[in-house]
Amino acid sequence: MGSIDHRAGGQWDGGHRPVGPGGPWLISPPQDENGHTLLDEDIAAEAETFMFEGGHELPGATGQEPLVSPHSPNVPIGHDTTASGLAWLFYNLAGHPEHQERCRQEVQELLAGRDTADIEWEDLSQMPFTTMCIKESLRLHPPVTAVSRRCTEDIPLRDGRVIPKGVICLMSIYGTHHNPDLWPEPEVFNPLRFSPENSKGRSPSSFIPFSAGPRNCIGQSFAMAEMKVVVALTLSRFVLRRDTARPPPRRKPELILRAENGLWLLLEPLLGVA
Ligand code: HEM
Repeated sequence: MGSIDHRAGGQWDGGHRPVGPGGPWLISPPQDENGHTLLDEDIAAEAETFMFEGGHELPGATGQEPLVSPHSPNVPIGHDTTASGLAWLFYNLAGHPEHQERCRQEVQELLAGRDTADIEWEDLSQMPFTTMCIKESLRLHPPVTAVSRRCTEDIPLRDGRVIPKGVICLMSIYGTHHNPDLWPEPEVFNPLRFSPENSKGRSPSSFIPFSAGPRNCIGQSFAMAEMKVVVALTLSRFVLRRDTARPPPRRKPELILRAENGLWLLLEPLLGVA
């Protein structure tokens, strides 16, 4: 990355030349290893992708990027994905009170004896069962159901067939996560699939909620941290229950996995918690 010396009060002109009163400016724009810099519009597009909407056609500098952004148009990838992940996680925990209670106990033990209920950064690695529940929920209800790639060269498969250059391939994350050869009884919510013993020998490609390879999700650590904090603080204050008066939700796989009429849950305040 380049550096910006703000003492000089300089700015970019949207390209490569630092401009402003009294130049030349003590600015070197960020560069990659080939000396390519980001234009202001590139930076603005990245910020927009995070905050507002995805779906921009990517520049294709190396030819290996997805043909389109992995998230659909009008999907705020920084939060819609995490919102979907959290909603389905709450739904799954509401349907499995025993797992919900084990997560709650984990959090309560973590927070016991503290003055505040804040979750600290170090706490995030001390929630193994909650993490297993989050992963199992991302398996069962992956927020992003598929990703696409355009082949930039012929891709030979093991069985001798070839995917020709130029073909766009759609990889189903949902299908992978529900493949009974990889996940026995795939429709069952079982966080213990992700225990260290049960994870041994499993191909990393069988669990790909954040995709894989060079263009996988750059926000995945942040998303996992965010989900752990939200679930920990919610379970330490509320009991989650499914609303049996409503029909079970029907999955609505747009590019983000939603539920047809929303996911309705009942929240009961935990006794003795302010
Ligand atoms: C549970 C939450 C999330 C899930 C399931 C998720 C999933 C994904 C998936 C499947 C991809 C596609 C990668 C590919 O095509 O191989 C992706 C890309 C991306 N994600 Fe996420 N994501 C989540 C949260 C976030 C957050 C919180 C951010 C930002 C703060 C973020 C930023 C991005 C960006 C910028 C890309 C494009 C990366 C690239 O094309 O190089 N994501 N995400």
